[in-house]
Amino acid sequence: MKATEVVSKLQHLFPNQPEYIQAVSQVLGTIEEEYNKHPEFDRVNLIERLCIPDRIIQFRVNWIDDKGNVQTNMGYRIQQNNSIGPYKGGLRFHASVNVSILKFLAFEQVFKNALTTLPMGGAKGGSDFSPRGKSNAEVMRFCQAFMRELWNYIGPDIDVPAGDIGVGGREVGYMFGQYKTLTHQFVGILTGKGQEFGGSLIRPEATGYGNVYFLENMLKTRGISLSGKTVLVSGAGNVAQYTIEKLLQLGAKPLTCSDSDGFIYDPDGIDTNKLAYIMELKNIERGRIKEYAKEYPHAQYFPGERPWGIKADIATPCATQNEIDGKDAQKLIDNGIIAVTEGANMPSTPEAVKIFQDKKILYCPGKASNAGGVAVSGLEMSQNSERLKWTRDEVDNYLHRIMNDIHDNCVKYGTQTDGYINYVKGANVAGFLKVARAMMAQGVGM
Ligand SMILES: NC(=O)C1=CN([C@@H]2O[C@H](COP(=O)(O)OP(=O)(O)OC[C@H]3O[C@@H](n4cnc5c(N)ncnc54)[C@H](O)[C@@H]3O)[C@@H](O)[C@H]2O)C=CC1
Ligand SMILES: O=C(O)CCC(=O)C(=O)O
Repeated sequence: MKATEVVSKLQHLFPNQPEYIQAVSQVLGTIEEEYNKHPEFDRVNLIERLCIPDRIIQFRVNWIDDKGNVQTNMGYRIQQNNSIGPYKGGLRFHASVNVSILKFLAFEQVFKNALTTLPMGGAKGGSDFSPRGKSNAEVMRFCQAFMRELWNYIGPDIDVPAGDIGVGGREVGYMFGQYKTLTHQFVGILTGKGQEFGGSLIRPEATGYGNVYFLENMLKTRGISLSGKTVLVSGAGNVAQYTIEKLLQLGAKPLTCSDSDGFIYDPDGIDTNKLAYIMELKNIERGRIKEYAKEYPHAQYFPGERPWGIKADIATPCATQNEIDGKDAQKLIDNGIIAVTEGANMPSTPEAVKIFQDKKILYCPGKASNAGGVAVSGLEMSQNSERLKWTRDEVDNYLHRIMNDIHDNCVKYGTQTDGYINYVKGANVAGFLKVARAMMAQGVGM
């Protein structure tokens, strides 16, 4: 297999899908050497079967707004690969959603889910509907309309969606209710459900907590403690909030967070009370992060900017894809950053990744460091299957163990001869080998 040839074929087949091509290029570039040690893979064209989704389900979603107008949005589910378990991955509701973005996310999800050690295949879905600025009733009607189209393609042993940007507990609840109405079945069809109806403890916290557990492991490889370290966080949603919470529990000092309008910098640090304010602002009032600077006048608000120019020890992007470009990466390096761990999916551009790796800082891609969310989704599926609910400590300990195992796997497959741990290579090769072996064992579908 020649990675560049496969990528140019995919580019030709799927023009105008830059995020998908970006994700595929990064993975193929790092697994090429390992892949070519196994001629049996090429004999069954494993690489194209891995890169091209099993299927893409695309549908129109009509819903009625508060004024009685019929609105139209697009809905999608990309079922990428189910070699190691039922399709699994989040739903994103955001105006920017398109096939390219969902294909990159579904592709990444396959490797991430393999890394968790749990039996989950990879998928992603969503809509160009954005809950921002919509009433609760509009969000409910949209979620119901979305599920009316999707229900036939999912099932607890087929495909189990969850949240992502714009899809939290509220949206999952409305979709779950609609699935139940349509099918008369109470089954674990979604994860991230409410605690009262089959949700797992720690699922809301899992991506953020896992991100910080992974960071701790990376720092340990250089004998560095997280305590007292200053941290740049972007985003102010689910992943950012629980990343900040765990950073605080472990003695670090988060300085920033952001939304798509700008970022706040609090030189005194975002403490527990300030985090409670952000959670109320974002999860209940659904307000903008600029309000933080009015509430805490020591903090500064930077409209239209990202936090990467602020001096700190560590950065953790937790908002969206390609939010750290080459210039941002250079600013972080110039300011002496020691580690970057990704809470978001593919937040660093290829130029940024190269800069981090050339400077040999600790850098980990999202498919490893943010895998805690889907890992606890997997644990939610287990609890639903056995109709039991585990304690907070049980789930958190399991999550911690999974993040440690992912770190160990990255070290195993990513350590270079000079001792530098290439976490990108480590995560991609470890995830790939598991999926490839399962695909080989199951033969070629005819
Ligand atoms: N929720 C989960 O369990 C997981 C989420 N992720 C990834 O983490 C990232 C954040 O997801 P969540 O926190 O769940 O979503 P969320 O909807 O709770 O929060 C997203 C945050 O990012 C900000 N944001 C969105 N688009 C932006 C843009 N273009 N520029 C700047 N800021 C923007 C939003 O304002 C918001 O603060 C995404 O990349 C998602 O794919 C990854 C693994 C699991
Ligand atoms: O919990 C899940 O199933 C998916 C979480 C997710 O969307 C992700 O890992 O990017």
